[in-house]
Amino acid sequence: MSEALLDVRDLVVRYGPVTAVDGVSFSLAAGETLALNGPSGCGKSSTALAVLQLRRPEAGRVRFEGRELTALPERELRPLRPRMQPVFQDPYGSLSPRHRIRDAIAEPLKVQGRWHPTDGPARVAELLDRVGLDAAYGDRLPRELSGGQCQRAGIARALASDPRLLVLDEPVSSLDPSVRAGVLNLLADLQDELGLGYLFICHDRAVVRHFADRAIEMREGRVTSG
Ligand SMILES: Nc1ncnc2c1ncn2[C@@H]1O[C@H](COP(=O)(O)OP(=O)(O)OP(=O)(O)O)[C@@H](O)[C@H]1O
Repeated sequence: MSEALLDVRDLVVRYGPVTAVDGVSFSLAAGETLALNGPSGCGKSSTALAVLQLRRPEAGRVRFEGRELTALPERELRPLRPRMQPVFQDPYGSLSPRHRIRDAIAEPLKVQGRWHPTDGPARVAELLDRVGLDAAYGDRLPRELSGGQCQRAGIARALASDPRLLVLDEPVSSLDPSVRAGVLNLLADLQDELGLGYLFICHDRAVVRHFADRAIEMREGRVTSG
């Protein structure tokens, strides 16, 4: 069997006296969607932050593409970070309000030293097209986009890093029900095209059933089923 894209073992996240994640384990293959389901406060977002190493867990292992992330100092983690990208619930919150959409998408390319003035703008246009946004949206500021368009722009920015894993934390929960399906279909198409793994955090069981290959249920920091 080929190695999992992501393997999480016995993860523990504490905030002072509060144990938010209490020994969570799961694994995820490339091209697979694993949902983390459960009530508010059960530790889904804390698990996501620890997977992304945006918060270092108190205990446990996070193995990604064969590397043990929890053992790595920040300096060695930095080149791996682009390969695991978050998409958060609030589409406006993940884009700077003062930067035009094309600059927000170009930024990771520039930061990672992959920006070339000759083909960089075409790469941004291609990413906009890939998420179903007309190139003209590149000139706009986030507030000039609808919630669904803004979430698409956030996904384009995440894709600019050529990730293998997207950590989707309630990516459609703040969107109008009429645009949710469009964003979920886009994510499904991107997964088919690019073979991305999705850790999909969602409290809505109907959405989980429709969208995820597998689901695990959390309660009070622990996995209760799945
Ligand atoms: N920065 C923090 N400081 C202190 N406690 C926190 C912090 N973040 C989360 N918690 C606590 O950790 C527990 C798990 O929270 P977490 O946000 O991971 O759950 P969740 O399942 O994602 O909830 P929601 O669906 O409401 O986002 C909760 O008791 C929460 O109050």
